[in-house]
Amino acid sequence: MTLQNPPVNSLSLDFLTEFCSALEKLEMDKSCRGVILTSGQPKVFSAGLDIMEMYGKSPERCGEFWRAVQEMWLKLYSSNMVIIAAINGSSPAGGCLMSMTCDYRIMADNPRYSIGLNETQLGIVAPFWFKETMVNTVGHRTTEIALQLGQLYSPTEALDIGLVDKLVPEDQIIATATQTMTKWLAVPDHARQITKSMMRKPTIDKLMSKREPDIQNFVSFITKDPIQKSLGLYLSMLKKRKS
Ligand SMILES: CC/C=C\C/C=C\C/C=C\C/C=C/C(=O)SCCNC(=O)CCNC(=O)[C@H](O)C(C)(C)COP(=O)(O)OP(=O)(O)OC[C@H]1O[C@@H](n2cnc3c(N)ncnc32)[C@H](O)[C@@H]1OP(=O)(O)O
Repeated sequence: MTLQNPPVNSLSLDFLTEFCSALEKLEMDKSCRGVILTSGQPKVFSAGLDIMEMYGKSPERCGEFWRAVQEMWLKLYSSNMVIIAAINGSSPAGGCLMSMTCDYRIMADNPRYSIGLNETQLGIVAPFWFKETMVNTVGHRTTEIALQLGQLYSPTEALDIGLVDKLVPEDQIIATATQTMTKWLAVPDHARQITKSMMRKPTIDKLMSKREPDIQNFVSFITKDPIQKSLGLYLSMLKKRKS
């Protein structure tokens, strides 16, 4: 699957809805056992959640957006398929979350790229299921530091902490992902799928049992004046940096 939402693959409501529907089709296709997730945009895997979906929007619209973010995470994290992230660009916040739901992460070894959950840098807080996905990936202590600082890691740093599994030159990323997929698909599906589910079920069940309160929590947090102000400042910083 190639992410195509120019310019930076930000995760808008429409894009998330289209992504989930495409993933569901593959999940139901018995001939499809694995997916390589990559970006069709230069330099960026995904810029994370579309900030415009959280800025100046009605509570109803924010709720609809958050349900779509939950759906994307649930579909990816609980997929029966082998999902390999070929991270061919920067992958902050929601982009990092998306990468962490995959079974294996291969990143281009370009020092200009970065990956991490940088929410606190925007004045917002990574929700519990973002946090738990990271704990399940790199451990508790590393997550505590990463989340409080809103740390973005270079590919080498990300490899050191286990946030990605392998670095390769960018022009070798799909070939390496394909070789890796062959190895993962050599394991009998049922045994691998049950093992994956055993590892991830507690985190998935936790969000499933708290979906509505999590949406309410998000809407009440994101629509608060000081949070809107922080997002507005971050957006103008992004635009200014460009000029
Ligand atoms: C108690 C807790 C309760 C509840 C929880 C509450 C809240 C938690 C909620 C949500 C969690 C949030 C998760 C997120 O994912 S937030 C998004 C974070 N993303 C970022 O910080 C990335 C920002 N972008 C960048 O750093 C760069 O754009 C990037 C490195 C990705 C690419 O750089 P490049 O130089 O190639 O492009 P730019 O010129 O910067 O960008 C082009 C264009 O795109 C706009 N842009 C960039 N990122 C976003 C985005 N995430 N959303 C919307 N728009 C974005 C950028 O402004 C430029 O626009 P323009 O100037 O108009 O061309």
